[in-house]
Amino acid sequence: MTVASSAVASALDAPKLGLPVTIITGFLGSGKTTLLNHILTNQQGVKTAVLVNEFGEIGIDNELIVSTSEDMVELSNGCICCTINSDLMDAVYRVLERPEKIDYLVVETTGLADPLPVALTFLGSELRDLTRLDSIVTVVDAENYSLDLFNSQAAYNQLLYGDIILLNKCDLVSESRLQELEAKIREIKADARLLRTTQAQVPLPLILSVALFESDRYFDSRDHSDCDHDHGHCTHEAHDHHEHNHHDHSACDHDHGHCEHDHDHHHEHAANHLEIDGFTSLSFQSDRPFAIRKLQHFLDNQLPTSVFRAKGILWFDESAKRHIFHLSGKRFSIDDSEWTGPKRNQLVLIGQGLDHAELQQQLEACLTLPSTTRGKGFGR
Ligand SMILES: Nc1nc2c(ncn2[C@@H]2O[C@H](COP(=O)(O)OP(=O)(O)OP(=O)(O)O)[C@@H](O)[C@H]2O)c(=O)[nH]1
Repeated sequence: MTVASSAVASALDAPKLGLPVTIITGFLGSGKTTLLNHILTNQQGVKTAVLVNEFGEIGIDNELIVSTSEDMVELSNGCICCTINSDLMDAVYRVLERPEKIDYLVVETTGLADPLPVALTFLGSELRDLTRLDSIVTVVDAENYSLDLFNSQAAYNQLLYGDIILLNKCDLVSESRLQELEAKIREIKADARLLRTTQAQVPLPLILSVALFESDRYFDSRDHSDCDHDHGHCTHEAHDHHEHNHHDHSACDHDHGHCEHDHDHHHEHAANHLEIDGFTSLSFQSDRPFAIRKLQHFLDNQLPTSVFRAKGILWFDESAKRHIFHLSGKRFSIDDSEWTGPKRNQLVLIGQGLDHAELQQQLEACLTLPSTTRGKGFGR
């Protein structure tokens, strides 16, 4: 049996205990969307719905995810772990209420989300009877992994709560580095299923319909008969085991018990959470093209190292192609594709302590007026 068909079989054979849900988490740029595309491309025969949450005002991921069609719902701007109770729940209900039967749900969080509140949204509401949290899959960037660098509670929790941890981008690092990382990851999460991947290529039966999430480890479901989104009872066993909470993440500390669709609270909460980790995102859009040389100069000489992640759909005056831009850590790539809609630039920069006004100005200075005479294209 092929990998894809055995995944189909296991999904179809699974006991009917509600819609199976896999949460994909992992730090900025680690390969979550790459994994999602791998799943969507190979899980033939299983009707998979996808919820994607992005940090940044413009959603670039909906442009980057394969065959999204009507099965993808993009959750609005913000951090999923903060806005979750209403937005995520509503999105899941919309999936459940669809006339055609959905077999599987995959939720991709932002690189800055703490996965536990996301998981608890499935367990701590009426969704617990309608869905079955199968596992939390955490994607780790083997080249950029460094908890010190990230200084981020979310990054730590992504490992702590990962049932399956994919050590991705193995092509970019040495065997000794991989062994060192595996040892570090094991210190945080000894019992996770730890798999090495390149381009997030993993046999799907190893990550889907695996029933690895142990809800009673984090959450006492017995007390919840009358609780409306009250996550205040979660046991936090894992937190107790690891005294790593050096940041005061208490604002986000999974006590969503008082949210009750209180939007003011959500905003306060989101601001707190993101301030703690110090990350902000800058969204840049323009109906004018970039001049290649100017953008190259910006990337080589002006882009601060505090910009940890960037992604965008780029329009260069010199090229008729649509260019997909990714930056994670120090590495960037620009790939060609074809325009299907109107040409424009869309770019999101994410980092810690960014000077938004300066970056905005620098990017604007890279723009040019569209010329009618085109060159031969980018990189040629
Ligand atoms: N060399 C290499 N590049 C990879 C690998 N996996 C993903 N990438 C690249 O890394 C970049 C980021 O990948 P994404 O899948 O967009 O990462 P992400 O986790 O979804 O990013 P955010 O949603 O922004 O946090 C892209 O340019 C990918 O092509 C890998 O195994 N090796």
